[in-house]
Amino acid sequence: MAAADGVLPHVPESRSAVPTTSSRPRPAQSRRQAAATKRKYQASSEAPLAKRRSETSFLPAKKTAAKETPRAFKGKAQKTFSPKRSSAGASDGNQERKPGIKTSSLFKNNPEIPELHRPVVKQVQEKVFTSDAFQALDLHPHLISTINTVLKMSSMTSVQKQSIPVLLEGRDALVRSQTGSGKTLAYCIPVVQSLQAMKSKIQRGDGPYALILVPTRELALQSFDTVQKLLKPFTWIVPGVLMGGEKRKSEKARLRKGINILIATPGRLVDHIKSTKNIHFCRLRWLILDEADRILDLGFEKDITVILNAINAECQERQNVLLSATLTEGVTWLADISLHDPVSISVLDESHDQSNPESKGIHEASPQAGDELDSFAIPASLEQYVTVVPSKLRLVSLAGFVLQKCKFERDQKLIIFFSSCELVDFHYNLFLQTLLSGSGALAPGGLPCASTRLKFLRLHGDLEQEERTAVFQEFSHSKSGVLLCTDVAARGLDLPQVTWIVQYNAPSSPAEYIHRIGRTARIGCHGSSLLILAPSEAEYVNSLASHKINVSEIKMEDILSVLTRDDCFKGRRWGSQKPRPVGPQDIRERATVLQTVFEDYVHSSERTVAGAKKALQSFIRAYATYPRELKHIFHIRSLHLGHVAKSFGLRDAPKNLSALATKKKKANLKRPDLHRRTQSKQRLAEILRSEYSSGMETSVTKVREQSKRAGPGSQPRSAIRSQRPALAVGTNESRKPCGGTARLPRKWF
Ligand SMILES: Nc1ncnc2c1ncn2[C@@H]1O[C@H](COP(=O)(O)OP(=O)(O)OP(=O)(O)O)[C@@H](O)[C@H]1O
Repeated sequence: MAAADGVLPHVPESRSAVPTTSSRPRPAQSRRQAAATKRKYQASSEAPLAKRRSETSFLPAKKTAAKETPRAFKGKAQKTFSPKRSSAGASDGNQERKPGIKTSSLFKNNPEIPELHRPVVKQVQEKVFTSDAFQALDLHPHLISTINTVLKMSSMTSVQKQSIPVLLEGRDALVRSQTGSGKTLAYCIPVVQSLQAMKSKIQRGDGPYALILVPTRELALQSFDTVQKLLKPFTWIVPGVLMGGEKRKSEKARLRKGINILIATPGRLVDHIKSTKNIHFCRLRWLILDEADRILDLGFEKDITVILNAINAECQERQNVLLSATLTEGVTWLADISLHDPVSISVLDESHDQSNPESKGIHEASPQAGDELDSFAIPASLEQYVTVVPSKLRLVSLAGFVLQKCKFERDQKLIIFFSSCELVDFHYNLFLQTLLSGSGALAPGGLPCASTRLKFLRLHGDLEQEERTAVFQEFSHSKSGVLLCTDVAARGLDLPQVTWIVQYNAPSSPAEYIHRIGRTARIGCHGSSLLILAPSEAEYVNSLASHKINVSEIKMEDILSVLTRDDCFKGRRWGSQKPRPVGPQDIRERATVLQTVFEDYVHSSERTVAGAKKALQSFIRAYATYPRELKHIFHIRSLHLGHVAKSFGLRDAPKNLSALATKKKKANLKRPDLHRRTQSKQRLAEILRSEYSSGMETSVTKVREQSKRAGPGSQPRSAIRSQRPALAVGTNESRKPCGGTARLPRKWF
C-alpha cells in the first residue's frame, strides 16, 4: 500500500523528516501507524485512501475553474496544523513528529491547467556575426591589436560593423540590436579611438571627456572592465566608475585626481553633482546612455534631468548615443526631437532587408511603425519554454527543475528571476537549508541525501556592495550554479555560459522579458529559458506572441518526474514492498515529500515562519504592481491566498495578511481618491526603493523632499542654485505621456 497522499507516517528520528528505506517500520509499528492514519482520515475531510489511490490521472479528475477560486485573503485554504505547533521550541530541530501528521494535500482542489493555444508567430531574428575583421575599420593599430590579443576578438558583430563607422564620423545615434550582440564594444571602440586621437593629449586632470550612464552597479563594473582593457595602450586616458556602495569620500578623491572616461549609475552621479565641487563637464565629448529605455523609466527620469542640466550648462557640443535591445517608442521619440541629426541603427532592419544591401540597417532617425517597435529580436539560439503550474505546486516544481538541471545534468548554470528582494532571500535560504548538504548544518527537515553538487548564490539591491560584487564575480567564473536574483541582473550583465533562465515571477513588460532571457544565448551561444505561470496567467503567452515571442510548453509532470530519479523523495510505504513501475502516483508522493521538507523547514522556528510570511507579503505587493495592460492576466483577485501560501511552505494562509488586505480594501473603497493616491505613491516607493538606486538612501529622500517642496513643474534645485539653464521638467508643455514613460523635454542632448 502506498503512503497516503498528504500523510506521512511517524518518523522516530526527529531529523529524518523524510522517511528512508533503512528506517522502515516493523509490522506492529506499521499497524499502529495505519490505525493512527485511519483515525486521522476519519477526522478530516480528505477523501479516503482507497479512493485517492484509484485516481490515475496526475491531477485530480474533478475540474475546477481555470482561475483559482476568487477567495483571496478570505477563508482558510486547508485544515492543517498551525505553524505554532511545529514552531514552538522546534528551532533545534529535535521536535518529534506525531504519527500521521497531515502535510500537504498538494494535488487536491487545484485549478485545471488550461490547454495552451499558442499562436505560432515568426520571431524576429538578427545575424550576430559578420565576416569583417576589425582591421577593416580605420582604427589605431594598437587598438586593433588590443581587440585581437587582449579581448581575443577578430571579426565584428553586425551591430559593431554598423555602429562603429557611424560613430567615428561624429554622428549621434540610436542603436538597437538583440541582447548579447556586442553593443558595449560598439560604443567603447569609437570612444577610445576618438579620445586617443585628440591633438592635444588628454590630461588626467582635464576631467571627463566621455560619460557612460548605465542602470546598475554590476553593469557599471562590467563596462568599466571593457573600457579599461581597450585603454591598455593608451595609458594617459584614465577610466573611472561611480556607482554607489563605495565610500563617497574615496569617490570624491578619485574625481579630484581626474577621470577621463566616467562610467556611472545615475543615482550616484546625481549625488556627486549635488555634493562634489570637483565634478565638471566642460570638456565632455561623449554622452552614452546604455540600456537607454531603462534609464528613461520613471525613477531614473529625475536623476537624468539633474545630470543633463549639469552637462548642458557646461558643454553643448558632444556626441550622444542611446543603446538598448529594446528601444521603445518613448526613446525613439526622444531621439527624434532631441538628438542632433541622429542615425538610427537597427541590426534587425538589415537582417530583414537583405534584398536591398544599400539600405543596410542605418537610417536617418524617423518614426518607425509601432508594430516593428513592439517586436524585439531574440537570439536564434535561444529556446524559450513555458510551464503552467497551480500555485500550490509552484515551489516543488521550481525545486524539481533546479534538481533536474543541477543534480542530474553537468555544467548547468541557472539564473532564476524573482519579483522582489524578499522573495530572493526566502528561496535562497530555503534551498540552502533543504537541498544543499555538505555544510554539516542541514536544517531540520533538510533532505538527508541532499546534494553537494548544488551551489546557490543570490543577487539583489538590498545586499551590501561587497557581497554583490563577490557574487557577481563568483557566478561569472563558475561553471555551474544557481543565481537567484531580482531584475537587478536583468539588464546588460554578461555572465558567461548561463544555460537556463527561469522566470519564477513573470516580468512586467515584454522588454523586461527580453532582457531577462537575454542573459543566456549570448553572442551566438545556446541557451534556454523557462517561464513559470499559474493557470490564471496562461493568457500571458498570447501577450508575448503579440510581441513576436514564441514559447513552447513543458508539462509540469515532466518537471516533477525528476523526483522519481531521486530516492531522497521516496515516501515510506508500508505493507507490500514489491517494486512497481514509476507512475503518476509516485510523482505525487514524492512531490508531497519534498513539499513536506519545505514546510517542516519553514515551520521549524518562529523566525522562519516570519520569513515566509514576509516573502508572501512581498509577493502579493509585487503582484499588485503589474501595469494596467497586464492587470487582466495578473490580478490579485485571481490569487488564492491559501494556495499561494503553500508555495511559501506555509501550511495555512496567514490570517493577519488577509485582515490587512481586507482592511485596506475597505478603507480604499470609502476613499477612492485616497486609493488612487496611495497606489501611485506605492508605485513610486516601489521604484525608489528598487535596485537601481544610488545606494544611498539619503539621496532618494532628498529627491523626494525636494520634489515635494518644489511642487510640480519646478526645476531641480541644483540647477536653480547654480544658475544653470534648467529644464522645464514637469510642466505640461514639456511632458507628454508615452508608453508609461514621461516624455523628456527637447534639448536634453
Ligand atoms: N566581435 C566580437 N567577437 C566576439 N565576442 C564579442 C564581440 N563583441 C562582443 N563580444 C562578446 O559578446 C558578449 C556580449 O557583448 P555585450 O555585453 O556587449 O552585449 P550587448 O549587446 O550589450 O548585450 P545586452 O543587450 O544584454 O546588454 C561579451 O562577452 C563580449 O565580450
